[in-house]
Amino acid sequence: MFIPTLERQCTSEQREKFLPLCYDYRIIGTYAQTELGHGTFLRGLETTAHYDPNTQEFILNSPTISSIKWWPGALGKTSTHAVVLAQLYTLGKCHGIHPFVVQLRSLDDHKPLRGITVGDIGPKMGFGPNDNGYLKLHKHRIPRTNMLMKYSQVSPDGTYTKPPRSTLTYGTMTFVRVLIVHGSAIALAKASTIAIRYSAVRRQSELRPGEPEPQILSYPTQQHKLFPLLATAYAFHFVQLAMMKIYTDVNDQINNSNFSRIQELHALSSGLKAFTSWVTNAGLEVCRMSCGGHGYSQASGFPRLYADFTPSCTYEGENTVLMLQSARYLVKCVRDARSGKTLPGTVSYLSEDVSAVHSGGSSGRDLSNLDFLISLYKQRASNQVHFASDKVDRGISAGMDLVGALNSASVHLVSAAKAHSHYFIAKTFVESLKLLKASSELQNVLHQLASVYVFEGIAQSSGDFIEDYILSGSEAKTIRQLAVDLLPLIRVNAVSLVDAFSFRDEVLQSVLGRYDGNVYENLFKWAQNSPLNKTDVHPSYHKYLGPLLKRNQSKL
Ligand SMILES: CC/C=C\C/C=C\C/C=C\C/C=C\CC/C=C/C(=O)SCCNC(=O)CCNC(=O)[C@H](O)C(C)(C)COP(=O)(O)OP(=O)(O)OC[C@H]1O[C@@H](n2cnc3c(N)ncnc32)[C@H](O)[C@@H]1OP(=O)(O)O
Ligand SMILES: Cc1cc2nc3c(=O)[nH]c(=O)nc-3n(C[C@H](O)[C@H](O)[C@H](O)COP(=O)(O)OP(=O)(O)OC[C@H]3O[C@@H](n4cnc5c(N)ncnc54)[C@H](O)[C@@H]3O)c2cc1C
Repeated sequence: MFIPTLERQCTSEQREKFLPLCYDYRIIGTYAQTELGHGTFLRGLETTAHYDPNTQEFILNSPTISSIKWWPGALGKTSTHAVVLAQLYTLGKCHGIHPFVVQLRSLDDHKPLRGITVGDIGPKMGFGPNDNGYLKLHKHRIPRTNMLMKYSQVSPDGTYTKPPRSTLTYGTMTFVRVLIVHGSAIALAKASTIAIRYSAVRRQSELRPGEPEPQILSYPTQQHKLFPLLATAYAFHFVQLAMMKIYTDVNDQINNSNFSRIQELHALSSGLKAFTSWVTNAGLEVCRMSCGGHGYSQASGFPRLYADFTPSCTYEGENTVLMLQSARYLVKCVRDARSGKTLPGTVSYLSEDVSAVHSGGSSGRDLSNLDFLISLYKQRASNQVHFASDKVDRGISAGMDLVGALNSASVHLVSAAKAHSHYFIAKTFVESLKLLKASSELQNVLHQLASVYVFEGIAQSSGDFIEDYILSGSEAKTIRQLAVDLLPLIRVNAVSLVDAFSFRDEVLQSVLGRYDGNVYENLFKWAQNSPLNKTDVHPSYHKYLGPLLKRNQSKL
């Protein structure tokens, strides 16, 4: 995050000064924004940067205990520098959060500089090797030219020039949220690979006396756990490609001072980061539990995969907060549509009248047709967004201000943002496959995956579709059955579909997910390396167990 921030927020002179140092690993940096007291509410950050025109320096301080920077990755022991987000003060006026490059440690002996107190925040649920750290600043001075001034400037006499958009400072977070969509796709692909390969190796239970124990991948319940998640990993792969394309296009526009799509990008990246990381987070646990006891072993790779992935739901914007950001924009779009404005691509459906198109219950609708089902996802999203938006409007009519009305409707706003994200993902998956140049056999297999993703997505949220009369109860039941009917067909190619992710064993880090399937021998070999097996009789015996047993045996 240090380098992307410099790349996006530096003037050309600052780029020339800082970026070569980063690329050559002459300095190591982190992104120090979050504080003990604030992670979400950026405008509440307390770290200060006061400009001293006499020396043309900024004086950085952590004025309170809650202002201590807390959590930034590699801040504790590794980083020599940080981008520090602080409240800028110049000529007695506060201008809000701005980014500053701060050297933390000497490049000679790596000792913290004067006015800098840094350290590790202590053990965490995962990311053990990462020294997430704290930073306390005390009257620490940096040159004026260390404020990243691409968008806003402080002149030598302290005059402040404001940015074209205050939220341009938030640009790095948007970029990393887009990366996290990719991270979700990768994590779910890894978990699917481990669980499906192991499920093809593991045999368990005697269905009928005398019959061989079947592969657990043959059980419909095991397939129902794993194949929708496999399909989701493929869906997220195509979605992260689409998301990155949109990000790149909008970022190019921003670099040409065209800020027209910055809000749409913020809303989409926020919703997709939250949606994909929540789904992946839950999916990792389903994959682990589908592997029985061995899934709980560190040897499976699941404990580390989960512990390292789960903070994706928190960092880079806590998921609920990001869904609310997405919903806030959707409400704005409903208003714009009602006032006749044209809406941008990813939200243009909100100006369509989708309500009359599909009323639930009409017979003869082709419930296996993906294009038709995507139109139902669209209707569900549109209904939820309009419902939540109407709740906000009713709140305002009842005398609330906008903030109060948004807060009062926030549970429904989150549901609406989820439905919007889900529609975007399902639509992108189906449309991406249409554009894919692939053999008919491969198209058929991928169509099975897209179908089970779309069917299961409706089955798991059938209440949304039934409550709004988008589907009748019997139609929802039919779609649920269509998903189950696909499972044995996907079974045929399931192992090939995870092999296609091409994770090397060294990357997958899983005895259960080994490419050669040689699980039991390697589990036993792995166990030999357990520290507890260094000696046959563990030293603790002589201290605790031995005396206890001997004392009690003497009573017999
Ligand atoms: C190849 C890759 C493969 C695998 C990679 C794997 C993983 C991914 C890679 C990296 C992950 C690893 C490490 C990450 C380490 C973690 C780092 C961090 O966590 S950094 C800190 C992150 N912190 C946050 O995200 C803070 C969240 N809070 C906020 O963003 C703001 O406080 C919030 C938006 C919530 C509120 O903003 P605020 O200004 O207070 O209020 P308001 O809601 O009124 O917004 C005002 C106005 O601004 C608009 N806006 C807000 N944010 C943005 C934005 N980012 N871009 C554009 N616009 C924004 C908002 O919509 C509103 O506009 P309107 O007034 O409505 O028009
Ligand atoms: C592993 C890890 C790595 C990190 N790396 C970095 C880093 O490199 N740099 C950095 O700066 N930070 C980093 N962070 C910090 C991270 O960005 C914050 O933890 C994150 O932004 C969430 O903020 P918070 O912790 O203050 O949670 P809070 O905002 O306090 O969230 C707590 C709860 O309050 C709710 N809540 C908060 N605001 C609202 C609202 N407006 N409406 C409704 N509900 C709300 C949330 O939904 C959540 O349920 C990291 C965190 C972790 C866990």
